[in-house]
Amino acid sequence: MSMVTSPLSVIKLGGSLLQQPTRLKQLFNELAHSNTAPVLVHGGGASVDSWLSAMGYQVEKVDGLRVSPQQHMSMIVGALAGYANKQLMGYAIAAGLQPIGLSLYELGLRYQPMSPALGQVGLLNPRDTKTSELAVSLLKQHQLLIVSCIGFDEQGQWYNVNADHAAAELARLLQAQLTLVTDVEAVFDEYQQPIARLSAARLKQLSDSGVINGGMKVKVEAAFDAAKQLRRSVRICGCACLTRPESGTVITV
Ligand SMILES: Nc1ncnc2c1ncn2[C@@H]1O[C@H](COP(=O)(O)OP(=O)(O)O)[C@@H](O)[C@H]1O
Ligand SMILES: CC(=O)N[C@@H](CCC(=O)OP(=O)(O)O)C(=O)O
Repeated sequence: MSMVTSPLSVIKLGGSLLQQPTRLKQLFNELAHSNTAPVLVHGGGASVDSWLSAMGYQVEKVDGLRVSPQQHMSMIVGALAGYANKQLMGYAIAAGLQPIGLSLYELGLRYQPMSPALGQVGLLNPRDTKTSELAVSLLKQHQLLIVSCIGFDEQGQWYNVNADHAAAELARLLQAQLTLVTDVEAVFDEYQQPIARLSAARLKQLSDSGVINGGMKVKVEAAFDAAKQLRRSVRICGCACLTRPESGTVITV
């Protein structure tokens, strides 16, 4: 089945959603009936945690980013590009869709090490300014792309890319609308109340005081960068925002 999308949209699915079969079924059923073909970029951090722990490896994060030594990469790649990607394809197929499962490489993105201390964590190559012809052609055909956050460089080295960074970078290259779907309904303030609209000044205040932390800090910063570069708002929300587009937190610059 092919679908029509307008305007182009990148939706990032957080790893916690992968452990919620009912929500995933609902999400792909809605997609199948919606005549839209967003690019889905997914994480899978929770699966990586459990795979690494099962192998007896220590899970270590710095500012929300996983320290990814080469000896952990088989687990990381297996959990993200294998298990999580194929699990999502399964839900899409069951909903009557014909997804194409990809890594960031096929879309034309190239990565380099972010810092020696983080091992194989990937940073987008700054010279990377356009998507591949394959991506353009698949998007023109309105194919449903399900993209894991594993990237490569031109030497064939693999990288663990934070999925919020990957989605933001892809949205920027495609000039697409960006939605970051996660396991909370919105970004919360110091009173645990959802924030409808988040400014850069308020983000700094809430980050400095630790109210926004860990994975959410990475997400909000990626959303701000994307909003700045795309000159359009970015939404952080729970699953509900796929049917209630006004829910969640809007990031504008
Ligand atoms: N201010 C905040 N508002 C909402 N969630 C927050 C906040 N600060 C930290 N978090 C945490 O961030 C988590 C979402 O980030 P993360 O686990 O990385 O999500 P994902 O897997 O969707 O990328 C929430 O489940 C919550 O525990
Ligand atoms: C470098 C880095 O931190 N990579 C992430 C990639 C997966 C991810 O981002 O998953 P979520 O969307 O579920 O958080 C990780 O290994 O957890």
